[in-house]
Amino acid sequence: MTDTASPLLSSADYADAVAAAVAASAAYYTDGSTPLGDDEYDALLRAITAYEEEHPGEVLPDSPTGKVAGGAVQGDVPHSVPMLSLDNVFDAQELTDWAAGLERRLGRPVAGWCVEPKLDGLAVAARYRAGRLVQMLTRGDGLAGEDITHAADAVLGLPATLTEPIDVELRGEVLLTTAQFEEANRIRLAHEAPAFAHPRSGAAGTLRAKDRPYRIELTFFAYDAIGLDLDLSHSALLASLAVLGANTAASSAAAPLRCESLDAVQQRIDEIAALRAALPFGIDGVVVKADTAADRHQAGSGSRAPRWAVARKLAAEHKVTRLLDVEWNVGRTGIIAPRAVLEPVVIDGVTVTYATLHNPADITRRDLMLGDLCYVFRAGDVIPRVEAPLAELRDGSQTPIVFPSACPRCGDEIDTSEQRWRCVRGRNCQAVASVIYAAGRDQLDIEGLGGTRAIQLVESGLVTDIADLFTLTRDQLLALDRMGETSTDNLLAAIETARSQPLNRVFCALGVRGTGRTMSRRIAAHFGSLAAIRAADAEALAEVPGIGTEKARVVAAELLELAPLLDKLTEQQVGTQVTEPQRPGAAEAGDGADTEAAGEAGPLTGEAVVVTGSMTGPLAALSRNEMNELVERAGGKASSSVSKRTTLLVAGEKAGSKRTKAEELGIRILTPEEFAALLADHLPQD
Ligand SMILES: NC(=O)c1ccc[n+]([C@@H]2O[C@H](COP(=O)([O-])OP(=O)(O)OC[C@H]3O[C@@H](n4cnc5c(N)ncnc54)[C@H](O)[C@@H]3O)[C@@H](O)[C@H]2O)c1
Ligand SMILES: [Zn+2]
Repeated sequence: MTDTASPLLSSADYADAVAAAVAASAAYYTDGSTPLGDDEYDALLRAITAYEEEHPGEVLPDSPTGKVAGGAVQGDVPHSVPMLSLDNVFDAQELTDWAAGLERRLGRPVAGWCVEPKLDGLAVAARYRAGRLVQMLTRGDGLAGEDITHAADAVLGLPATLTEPIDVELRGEVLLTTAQFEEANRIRLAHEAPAFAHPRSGAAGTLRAKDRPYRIELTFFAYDAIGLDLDLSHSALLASLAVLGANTAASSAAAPLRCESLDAVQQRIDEIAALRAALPFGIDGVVVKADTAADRHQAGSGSRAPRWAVARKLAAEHKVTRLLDVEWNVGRTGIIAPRAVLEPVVIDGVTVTYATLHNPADITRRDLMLGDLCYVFRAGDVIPRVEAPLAELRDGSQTPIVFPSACPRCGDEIDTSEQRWRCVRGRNCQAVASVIYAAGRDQLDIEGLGGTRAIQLVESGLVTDIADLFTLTRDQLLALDRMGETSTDNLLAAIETARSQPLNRVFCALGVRGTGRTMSRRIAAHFGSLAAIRAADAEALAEVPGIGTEKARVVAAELLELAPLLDKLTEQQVGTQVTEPQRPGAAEAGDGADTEAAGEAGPLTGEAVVVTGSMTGPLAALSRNEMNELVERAGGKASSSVSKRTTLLVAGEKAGSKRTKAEELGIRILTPEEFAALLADHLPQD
């Protein structure tokens, strides 16, 4: 989904666009279930307007242009004075042009402006008789609204009684502040009602709802009145609304401000935009109004909007996108946190691909499913978060989010007693997992340091990271359960051998994301020592052949965190040996990612091969890395995950989901024996 709708080229495209806009508006103003973000809706409307300007004879009667609420909603209580919308401008130049147009119409400069936040809620009219609130209405189609008086007592800032016993109609915006939105969703979920996907749709639904078994509070901000002195400037009117007891935006940091010049207006817009992320309520723009009564009266209003005011829109903070996947990451303290993988969406100029999901209970309560369209919120520098799904828009392709049954990092149990799930190993989770990885055959190759022993070493407190392995003493090891003299001596000898493993293996043992064996070898060859690697920044790393700037940045960030460990390893004289030469035909593998190196010519030329399950027959002794090397030697490309690009799956015993997926995709599947026969000439000779 983009912010710029492409131009409409035919009357059929135009009719489709009108239908889409009307449907979106109807959804937007009733329950908020529109599939379009505001930017997308605005872009669609701009395309419709442009088409209508080019083809004035073709304008459809139900076109949303020129109508309040796009003509999508009605009401049955007539308004005293029409409740209009606002025209929009999207940048400083458009604002300047708009102001110039207004001054041309007036035939004189505007005598001062009032600049105030554009509150992202719903317009209401609140009628008072002798100072008492008697009726509340929605904007409807601008000429008549719906009676929503039943909702008035839950609206903070909208007094039941004014400070003066006058007849007046207050107009303003009703919204859910950020705190009210969170509280509302807490209450909704406790009542097993679906969470609100967006504060505005939550406010719209709440204003309309009757007979709910719970109460959700909203907030009113007054910005207009019918029945007060007609000669008041707008800024003076706002002040008298506050005196009457109504809440106004003057109560916030983005308080309305009178500005004498358009430069001052632009400056205030920038200030309010900068305050936006910190405001306790959502705004979708800044409203600029001619301040004096004389200017406003003379400018007058069109059928949809006044001519004396304009909304300078700000980029939407909420966007609709699709939830593609949920990743489970284990933090330093063992907290297992879900992270949403999204169809990339641009929010306020930043492409968002990931968003936080809090915890599993929250996912369940929000009833999120993979494939759902959902609102994603990003404001300022905060981490984007997924709000509730647009469950009305499900098409049957959605699937449940599967929660992990074991710690995704160390494989041990998960403590699910708290809202935030945690690996039972807590802080030790990371240590255990990294020691097991480092001791692996392709890294430091420390025989006798498998799962149980790694756990024992970490839990005894002797080892907190891999450098600690090199300071273990015989006495320390002998004091551990089930550690006899022989196994102690063997382990110490294996560790001693590991100390002189070449630099590339030591680097690989660090488990830096995105650096498997090949990349570790390249990094080691490029820098030559652990100290040089430690000193490398993203720029220096980017010079490593084939790394790319993005990976260089990620590696640099992780190395910064690992600096103390690198120092400890250097102190222990680990990794001082030169890099081992690349084995002939060996290619990068074991990163869990597609391999980079292109294969050589052979029986697998052009094949993208995935190996799964346990190997049998002539391949029984090969590790997964050796299998991958074999694939590359035979000219193929080895990969760890089945995708549409996969052409061949080698499925050994206990092949699970990869086999199912390959079958679904119609990919050729061979047994290890069949595969071995195909590659007879390339099998390792020993
Ligand atoms: N996503 C969708 O499918 C969809 C559909 C329809 C409309 N929309 C969004 O709604 C917008 C149009 O809606 P609209 O007609 O309500 O216009 P609007 O929200 O752009 O502007 C008019 C409204 O601004 C509000 N407002 C807030 N603060 C104000 C202030 N200080 N002074 C005066 N008014 C203030 C009032 O409610 C007023 O009616 C579009 O720009 C679009 O972004 C989205
Ligand atoms: Zn764990």
